[in-house]
Amino acid sequence: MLHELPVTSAAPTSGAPALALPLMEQFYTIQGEGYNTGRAAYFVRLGGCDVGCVWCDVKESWDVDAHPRVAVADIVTMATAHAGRNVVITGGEPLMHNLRPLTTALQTAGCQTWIETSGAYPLSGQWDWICVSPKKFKAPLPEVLAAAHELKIIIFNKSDFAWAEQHAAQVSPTCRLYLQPEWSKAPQMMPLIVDYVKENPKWQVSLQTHKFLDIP
Ligand SMILES: C[S@@+](CC[C@H](N)C(=O)[O-])C[C@H]1O[C@@H](n2cnc3c(N)ncnc32)[C@H](O)[C@@H]1O
Ligand SMILES: Nc1nc2[nH]cc(C(=O)O)c2c(=O)[nH]1
Ligand code: SF4
Ligand SMILES: [Mg+2]
Repeated sequence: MLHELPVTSAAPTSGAPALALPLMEQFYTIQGEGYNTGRAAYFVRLGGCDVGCVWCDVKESWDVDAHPRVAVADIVTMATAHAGRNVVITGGEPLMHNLRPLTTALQTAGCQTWIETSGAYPLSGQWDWICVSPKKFKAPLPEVLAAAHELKIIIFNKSDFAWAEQHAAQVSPTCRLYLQPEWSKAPQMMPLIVDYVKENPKWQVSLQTHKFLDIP
């Protein structure tokens, strides 16, 4: 779903502000998950992830070298070519890249910047909404958990409820709390999630609604 874009060979130095980013795909759709579910949003999916979730639904994103580096200016041009002004930066693990230039340019262009992150890498960039979905495979950084507007825990088995509570204790008091079934385990886990949220109403259910709608 990568549109025709100029590709640049400028590789960012690790940790330095990235003026070109490995872009797997970008698409205008409806945010399917969490607090902003149902809102139009332009998704920018960056390549590169070493977290290694066994159930990751976008493993094609992991190899950073498999995706062309695209200039920030070109990403912003594509992102602003639609009626909506919400832009989700996801991946892969987007915080493996320094996202300050991208988020500054998006906000200057009038966009809201939203991120989907595991929290495993330091926060870079300026964000209007931060969704942290921590993973057992690579622990989230405390400072990213503290900055989260939304904590989204994937429920793969029963032990994940206790693990969810451990992370809820590390976010701010205003952070929204979501339990989302791992897609392949949803039939088994959904009844447990429903019971858990009824007993622990600080949590809400999040579903991957785009998969039911069959949209990107
Ligand atoms: C593909 S990840 C990319 C962003 C970042 N690496 C992360 O994990 O938050 C986007 C979202 O999809 C969730 N996700 C990935 N695979 C999933 C699955 N099989 N079932 C449910 N949620 C999944 C992640 O937990 C995350 O909230
Ligand atoms: N519609 C839609 N909503 C999403 N919310 C988070 C997603 C992601 O992969 O980061 C995602 C996605 O891939 N599609
Ligand atoms: S951190 Fe995100 S992109 Fe990376 S493997 Fe896990 S779910 Fe997939
Ligand atoms: Mg997805």
